[in-house]
Amino acid sequence: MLTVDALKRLHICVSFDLHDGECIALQGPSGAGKTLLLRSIADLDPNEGTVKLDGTLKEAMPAPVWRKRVTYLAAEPGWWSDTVQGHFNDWNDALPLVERLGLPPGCGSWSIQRLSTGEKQRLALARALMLRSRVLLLDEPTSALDAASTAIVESLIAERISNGTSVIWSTHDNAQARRVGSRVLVMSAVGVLGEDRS
Ligand SMILES: Nc1ncnc2c1ncn2[C@@H]1O[C@H](COP(=O)(O)OP(=O)(O)OP(=O)(O)O)[C@@H](O)[C@H]1O
Repeated sequence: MLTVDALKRLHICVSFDLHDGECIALQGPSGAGKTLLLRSIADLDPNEGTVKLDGTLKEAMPAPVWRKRVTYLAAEPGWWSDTVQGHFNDWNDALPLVERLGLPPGCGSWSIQRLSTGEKQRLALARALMLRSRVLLLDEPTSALDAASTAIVESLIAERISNGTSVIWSTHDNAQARRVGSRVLVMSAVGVLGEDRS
């Protein structure tokens, strides 16, 4: 279980638990602080308060180890190698996932520069999923995708959730929040979380 207790970062101040195999849909107006929250949980930004995974404080682990267990997928992911396959430890291992996400097997040699926004989004998701993290923090992971690709991503994540992965899924799409989330938490403009039970 992921426990977030009195996490403070800039204007946000939140507490909640995320159980194993649970998906929280995170909503709220643009600028409310959803990205700030996800980045703080992933130990990418400093914060006050505590975040624990199965009772172990985030500070008790080296940041790279924590981030492999509690993995943040940015809305605009970063790239550090020239080619697609340069971003994967074992490209052959990743291929079934990449193909399921609708990309051709030959895309490993593609340059990052040629990728469309949606291709980047799907490849970054494949990269994150290859880590087999305990917790996935997904920041608008389908914002650039068509309906068919969105459905594939939702079913892939649902499989991970049924295998015990915990997910926080930030989305502006109300229908998606209700499809994917077992709970919907809404961040207000002042950085406080409330549950939407509608
Ligand atoms: N390092 C920073 N220093 C100061 N303010 C920041 C910093 N990072 C983000 N902010 C501000 O904090 C607010 C929340 O940003 P955040 O990116 O978390 O919003 P969001 O809810 O994810 O919005 P969106 O739905 O548009 O992605 C914004 O007003 C942003 O400008």
